[in-house]
Amino acid sequence: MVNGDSANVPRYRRSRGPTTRLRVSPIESGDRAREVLERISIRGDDGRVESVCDRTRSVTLAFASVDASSRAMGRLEALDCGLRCSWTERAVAAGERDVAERTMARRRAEDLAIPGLTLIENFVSVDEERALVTLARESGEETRLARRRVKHFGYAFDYGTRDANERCEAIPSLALEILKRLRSDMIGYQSAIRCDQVTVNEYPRGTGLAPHVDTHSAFGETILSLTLEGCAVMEFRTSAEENRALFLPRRSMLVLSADARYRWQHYIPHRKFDNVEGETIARDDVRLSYTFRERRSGPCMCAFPMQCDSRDGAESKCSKRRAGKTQEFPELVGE
Ligand SMILES: O=C(O)CCC(=O)C(=O)O
Ligand SMILES: [Fe+2]
Repeated sequence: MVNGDSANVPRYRRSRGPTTRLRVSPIESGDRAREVLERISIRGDDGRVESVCDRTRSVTLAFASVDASSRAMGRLEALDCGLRCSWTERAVAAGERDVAERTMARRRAEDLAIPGLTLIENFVSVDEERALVTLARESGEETRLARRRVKHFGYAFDYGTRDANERCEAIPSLALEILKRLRSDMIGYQSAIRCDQVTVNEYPRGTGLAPHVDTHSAFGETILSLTLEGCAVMEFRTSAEENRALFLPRRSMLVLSADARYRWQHYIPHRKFDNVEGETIARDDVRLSYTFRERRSGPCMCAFPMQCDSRDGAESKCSKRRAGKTQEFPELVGE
């Protein structure tokens, strides 16, 4: 969903390619807008219209996905009721122009060509999203980092050593239930997904996450991240030159395994607007994520010894970590 600063009402213009927003015109009255909505509403969560914006002679409908807006457009055209519809995108305002220069985020994980990177859209329903957000707000012990708030379940994550050994409040059963729906055909490999540690991050608009690889020695081969309440762009890099970006819509599940988990750093740039396939998307007021991990019992046997703290030199890497001499999680410096 696209939100703007309330003081700065976003403007939209016709888009050349498909987007999540459909402008329908001519609409003479609010009644007519309601009628349109009823006629093109689609069953299923992603078909739901997320927001409606009335203009004098048109109405703009925001859908959860481009696929849903395309299906709605198809239905409206089939009705042949004299209404025209077109896709719209947020017009870039002065001050946001540099967004276009940023790494363009893709909507499909396959387009990043990073082995082991999977994005499953609409992994949870709107009702489950609401329940998980309430659970995260009402349970667990909160830690305030420089710019975001975190809660841990199962085991507390230690930002000094970057592993998790101390037991804490149990993982909410709803969260574990939801994980069970991950099937091997969704993620391309067979091993069962187990999880005994959950971190909930709450990012206010404009806040991101520093580049890091989740500690090899501390966590297992699959890291999962569920995006709730607001979208974000996650970037992946192996060096300053090799940098790719993926749009994470609400209710999507990101799966990091193989190279995506062990070799590529992931991070969320601190910013309010992202370039998503050429469209400027404003981040929502808050994004809440559940990160699911399994604590590792033996040494890490990954194929990336350069990135692995579980191999040669592990002791010196660990002592640097303990002393806080690390580029990872720099938002903690001084806390
Ligand atoms: O917020 C997210 O989706 C990712 C969080 C993350 O990477 C982490 O906690 O290690
Ligand atoms: Fe991470």
